[in-house]
Amino acid sequence: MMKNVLMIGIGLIGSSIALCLKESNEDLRVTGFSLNQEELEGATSAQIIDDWEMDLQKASEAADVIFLCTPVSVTLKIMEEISSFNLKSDVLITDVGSTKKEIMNQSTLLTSKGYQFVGGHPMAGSHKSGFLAADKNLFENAYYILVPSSEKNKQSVADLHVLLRGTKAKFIQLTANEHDEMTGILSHTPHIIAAELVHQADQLIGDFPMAKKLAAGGFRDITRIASSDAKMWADISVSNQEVLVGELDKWLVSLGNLKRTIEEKNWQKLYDFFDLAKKIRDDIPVHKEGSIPAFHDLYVNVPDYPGAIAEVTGILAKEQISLINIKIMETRDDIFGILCISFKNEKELKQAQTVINQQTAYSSLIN
Ligand SMILES: NC(=O)C1=CN([C@@H]2O[C@H](COP(=O)(O)OP(=O)(O)OC[C@H]3O[C@@H](n4cnc5c(N)ncnc54)[C@H](O)[C@@H]3O)[C@@H](O)[C@H]2O)C=CC1
Ligand SMILES: O=C(O)C(=O)Cc1ccc(O)cc1
Repeated sequence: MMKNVLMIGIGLIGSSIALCLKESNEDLRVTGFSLNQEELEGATSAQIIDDWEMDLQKASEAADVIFLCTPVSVTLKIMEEISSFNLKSDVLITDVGSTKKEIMNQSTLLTSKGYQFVGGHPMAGSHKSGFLAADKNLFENAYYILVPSSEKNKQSVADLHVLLRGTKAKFIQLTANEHDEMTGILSHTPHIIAAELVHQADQLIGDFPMAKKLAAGGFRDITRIASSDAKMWADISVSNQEVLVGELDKWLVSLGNLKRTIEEKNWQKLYDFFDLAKKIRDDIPVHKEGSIPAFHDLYVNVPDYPGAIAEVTGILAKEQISLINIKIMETRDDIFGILCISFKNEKELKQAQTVINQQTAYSSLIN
């Protein structure tokens, strides 16, 4: 029987989930809802959604499954709004928000009316937003956290696993508290630090305009996520306030200690600090399958960019290895350069390195 899925918010995550749903479920119709008609029309032409609706009540009451894929503060408001509608009695409602405590508290508005709610958070994404960045492979091998609202909604959790199997994600269950504590430290704090680092660099660029050119690979790596959507991150910071305030307090203390160690020029202590960080980091599987969103990057040394890009992409296309991104690492002007090519999994990364080794004279490195 045809299932009506309502996708509230059709940005990066809503659109990517819509593509995954359509990939693995027949007899499913995805309707998009947002406040932006141009976006809804665009996503329909791109065949991400089947149709769209700007009347939230009408769309919600026709839905068998509702995905809330808006910024967290909007999701909280919409949960309240739809709780007053006459939804189908067996409707399953879920969300994708990056925080879970506030969302699960709000979900009592829905569960008290007898509706099923399961909190969700696909732990993959990017600094991009909007349906143009939609990618049906976005969640492959990533963890997809589900937070049941009660013991009673085991069946809904099982239904979501089936519905979302096209994501190829790994489903795990956590409580809202566990979720917010862990993502606060591993995802939210890094975004705050990245943004702060960019602010500090901006002051430096004011004093030394040359600094922009000198921003090296390390700066670029650690600040990529500072290009993320500001509304989304302001919402997350407010929503996970308690954990983040505690985390920033710890930072203030540890940065104070670090500052003193540098003031003292305590080489050994600094060595131990960097050495321990390296050991811990090398042991975290951020580049291995099943980690927090990983980009599988191959660095190819090339003598000139334009020719090499065409040659490398030509070889990969011929071998049917799909790349998800290619970027030029700025090194010394036109003398010698590095292409950073990203693949969606380790297998394709290794295949790519093998064919590039066999069919070109370029050396490459997996990092
Ligand atoms: N971007 C990422 O990497 C990840 C994001 N998330 C979570 O997913 C949710 C969505 O994020 P993205 O897809 O990245 O955002 P996005 O900015 O790409 O899309 C947001 C969508 O919500 C719609 N929207 C905004 N305000 C609205 C309103 N008042 N009423 C109706 N629709 C409204 C927009 O039109 C757009 O369709 C957020 O809660 C975020 O925390 C979760 C995992 C990863
Ligand atoms: O771009 C990145 O590396 C991210 O950190 C993506 C991301 C953003 C928000 C989430 O809740 C989960 C993943």
